[in-house]
Amino acid sequence: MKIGCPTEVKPQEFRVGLPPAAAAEAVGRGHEVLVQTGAGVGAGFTDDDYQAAGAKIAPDAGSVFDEAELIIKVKEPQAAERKMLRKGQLLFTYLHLAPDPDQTRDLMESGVTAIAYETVTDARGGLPLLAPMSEVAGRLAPQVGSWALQKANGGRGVLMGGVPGVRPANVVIIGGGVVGAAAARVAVGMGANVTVMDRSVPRLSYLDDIFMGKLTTQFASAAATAELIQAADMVIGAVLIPGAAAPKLVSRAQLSTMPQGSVLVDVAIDQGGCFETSKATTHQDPIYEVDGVVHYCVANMPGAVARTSTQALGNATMPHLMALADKGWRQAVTDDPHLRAGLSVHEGQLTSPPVGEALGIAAVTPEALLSR
Ligand SMILES: NC(=O)C1=CN([C@@H]2O[C@H](COP(=O)(O)OP(=O)(O)OC[C@H]3O[C@@H](n4cnc5c(N)ncnc54)[C@H](O)[C@@H]3O)[C@@H](O)[C@H]2O)C=CC1
Ligand SMILES: CC(=O)C(=O)O
Ligand SMILES: [Mg+2]
Repeated sequence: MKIGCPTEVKPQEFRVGLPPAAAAEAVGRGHEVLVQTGAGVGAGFTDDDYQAAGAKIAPDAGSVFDEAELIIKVKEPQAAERKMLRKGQLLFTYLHLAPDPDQTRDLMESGVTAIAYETVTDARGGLPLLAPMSEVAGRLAPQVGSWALQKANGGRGVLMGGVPGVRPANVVIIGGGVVGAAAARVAVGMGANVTVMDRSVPRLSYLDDIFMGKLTTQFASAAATAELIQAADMVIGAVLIPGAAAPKLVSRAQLSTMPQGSVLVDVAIDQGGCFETSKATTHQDPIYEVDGVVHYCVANMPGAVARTSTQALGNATMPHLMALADKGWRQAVTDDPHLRAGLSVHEGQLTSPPVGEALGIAAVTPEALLSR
């Protein structure tokens, strides 16, 4: 199969969908790999690295989209990229369709078959193609939040770990999954006073075990959230209902109950955000303020550490990419129910019921599509 990897075009997105190691693996299995010139530069990979892996270099995105049967990317296709997709082509990337009606409509109209990384599952109930980037974003969240807490950035001027005689920052993490646990690990390491909230008691129990008293766990009722944010210096939003729009857990009215200069880091922004006042920002202009509360809502946080993230994402996507390229999408998703869970759009048909529900568009399950 002809696999194409274009340069990412989302602002300040330096990752690349296909690291040279994965390109070499695909070439070794008899596939043709076409990489846009410079696609890997932001992650520290040169055209020569790709050529050494057996890939061909394409002069521009147009030639990659024209020639490739399978497009591998990182971020959801931007408007200009969506115009280059076509019927019969396979797109394998993050999509985050639930909060994005324009992208959903364009993908359906293009006729492309699209598989979303973020809803591919594994046998242990995890999301293996989201997890590596959640690890990265979770570790970054206290780091960027502590930067936002500094006075010059609009924050209340609180140091995460405090100093002897002065209390540390109160950090509340809503959602104790992969992002939440990674954020907790770094926030605890920075010396903050950390509380993790979740609606899953087994998950809270797991976190309680592994952190051995270094943080507090709290069931995420609305009442507990309302109470804890009043004393929080930083709240990290890390909830997920797979495929669906994020639930809104802090309202605009509640901001006035929070300390002036406190910080909200909404990692769940790629699914629409879990704070009412969240709107997506970019690495170029990452923060804004509402009612005295600083918001950080970058939807592609891992792009900031593009080399680490590209390698971690490439490790996770590689087996699925090989299955898609070796067998074609239909056989690959027929054989593997976990990859099938990522199938989101096929030739004008939405195949993700949670996205359909979020956007009010009729959807069928991937199983129903395959049985036709
Ligand atoms: N902004 C960015 O750059 C990135 C964003 N993300 C996003 O971060 C979010 C979290 O991802 P993961 O940690 O991998 O998901 P996960 O599935 O590992 O964890 C989500 C947790 O949220 C909990 N939860 C669900 N509803 C809740 C509620 N109402 N209150 C409290 N807890 C609730 C679940 O029980 C689960 O433990 C996702 O939206 C993901 O797409 C991930 C990577 C990068
Ligand atoms: C998961 C995601 O949205 C990202 O890595 O950018
Ligand atoms: Mg994102």
